[in-house]
Amino acid sequence: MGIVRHFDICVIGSGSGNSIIDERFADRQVAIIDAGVGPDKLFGGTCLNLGCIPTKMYVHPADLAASVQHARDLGIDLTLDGVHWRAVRDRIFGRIDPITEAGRQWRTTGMPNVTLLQGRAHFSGLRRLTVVAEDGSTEDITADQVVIAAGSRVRRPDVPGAEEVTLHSSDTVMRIDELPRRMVILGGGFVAAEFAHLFSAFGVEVTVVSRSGALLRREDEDVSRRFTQSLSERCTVRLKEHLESFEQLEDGRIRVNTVGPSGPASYDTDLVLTAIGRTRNGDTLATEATGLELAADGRIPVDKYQRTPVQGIWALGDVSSEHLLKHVANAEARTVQHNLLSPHHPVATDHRYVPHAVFGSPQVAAVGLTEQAARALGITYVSAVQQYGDVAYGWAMEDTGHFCKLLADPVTGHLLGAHIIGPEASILIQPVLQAMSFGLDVRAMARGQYWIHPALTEVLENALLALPLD
Ligand SMILES: Cc1cc2nc3c(=O)[nH]c(=O)nc-3n(C[C@H](O)[C@H](O)[C@H](O)COP(=O)(O)OP(=O)(O)OC[C@H]3O[C@@H](n4cnc5c(N)ncnc54)[C@H](O)[C@@H]3O)c2cc1C
Ligand SMILES: NC(=O)c1ccc[n+]([C@@H]2O[C@H](COP(=O)([O-])OP(=O)(O)OC[C@H]3O[C@@H](n4cnc5c(N)ncnc54)[C@H](O)[C@@H]3O)[C@@H](O)[C@H]2O)c1
Repeated sequence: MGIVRHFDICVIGSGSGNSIIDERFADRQVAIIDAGVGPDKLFGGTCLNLGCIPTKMYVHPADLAASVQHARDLGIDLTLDGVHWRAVRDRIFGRIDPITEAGRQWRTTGMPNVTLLQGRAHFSGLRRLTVVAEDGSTEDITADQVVIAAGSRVRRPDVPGAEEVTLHSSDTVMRIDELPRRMVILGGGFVAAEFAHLFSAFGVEVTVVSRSGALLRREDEDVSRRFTQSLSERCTVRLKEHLESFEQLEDGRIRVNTVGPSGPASYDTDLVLTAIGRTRNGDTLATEATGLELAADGRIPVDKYQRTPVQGIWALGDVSSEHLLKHVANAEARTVQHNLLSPHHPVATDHRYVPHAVFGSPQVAAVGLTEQAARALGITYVSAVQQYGDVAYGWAMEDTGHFCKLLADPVTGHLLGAHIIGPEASILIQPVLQAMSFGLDVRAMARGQYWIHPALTEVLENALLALPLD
């Protein structure tokens, strides 16, 4: 066995974990271990390379392409003369790939106290890790503090034929060379919603196959219903269908076999995109070797300070969080950073009001309780729904069917939840976050400030005013 190097801190993962180590750690010896993400084992984690950033860089041109129909409704004739997929793709990765490489270079040579170990780590003892490099060589290291920021991975369908056909996921589909004519998207969550928007906007005939009865089914029931209806106007949407198998056809296409409410169905398609969720990577780390047991749902258990039950081991992001969201992983990374630097004055992560946005068409954004959850929990609430189409900017947009729904506590006047479906939902939700985070009363929020007229934020203003509070 070779020499076992010892470090003060070891971070597993170069996504959100990578942001922890800055010049304030100059007096510590730090190892960053990274296996890389996607087929090219890219440095820098999911959000930068395979997740938030490239998807939203696709969504913006998709929004432009999809605006043709809406423009026509307003008396403007636009035509979509072509989608230059490779140009769109190369613009996106032409920006991202150099950032990825610069990040890797910085970690390789940028700080003398930081050692980048490229390989896959697993625990082989108490705060001891074995790193297996691509070429199969191994190195063991130990560390006083270990930060697990190992993220999550795409879940693969486990049905007959899955190994015999090429299945795309969010890891691969953004780098394809040509747009397919037809595409089947399996799943009805965030990834399915966003890719259904962008590929259908680019002219692909998209069929979304979901096993649940509505898309985005964890959203407020009114939002989920509206979103399902909207996407059904642009794509073929098949609900309550269970995946049975895949078959490779002789002409190169793939047959997707399902069983739905009206019996078996099959779809012959050029490309299959699986979007059936993600699995946390804790199960790949042999955590039992360091005395750390995974929670029943596969999460690495952490307390509010991001500490695992094993002293000196921390975890953050997808691997340990309830939320698979970058802004949550970032907040948790800041907590770990602070607590490593100031162990005697630890801070906790604030998970009270975690928002999310789905960048589909229409956009969806939400925070707090859904109406069905409030009902199930027996929480007393009042609610209000404000249509975009009933405020001035909604008239300008000739909007139909998009809305903001608020739930509030009738006693305290505090917001319990907000659910927005429509243009710029991801931006419109932000004042709600501010109000909830700082305990602002709905009435004070509605009337204690100016609301710019006739901006789209009047949707939120009017929803606040419509809440039946004394
Ligand atoms: C298509 C898509 C779109 C998304 N869009 C959004 C969005 O718009 N907004 C949002 O908030 N969130 C979005 N997300 C979620 C977001 O990307 C993740 O929540 C976030 O990237 C998680 O960060 P992380 O640091 O926990 O994990 P990652 O960024 O995945 O980092 C984990 C790191 O650990 C490394 N690793 C794993 N196992 C090992 C090992 N054994 N040894 C060494 N290294 C290892 C990996 O190589 C990787 O670098 C999206 C996700 C996807 C897939
Ligand atoms: N805008 C964003 O913030 C954003 C965008 C994309 C992804 N993400 C994050 O990434 C995570 C993963 O996204 P996702 O869409 O893959 O997962 P998801 O959990 O949002 O949706 C998974 C979907 O797959 C279905 N499904 C699960 N198992 C299945 C099976 N065996 N057969 C058929 N269908 C099955 C589920 O019913 C659900 O509709 C999300 O939880 C989200 O937190 C965030």
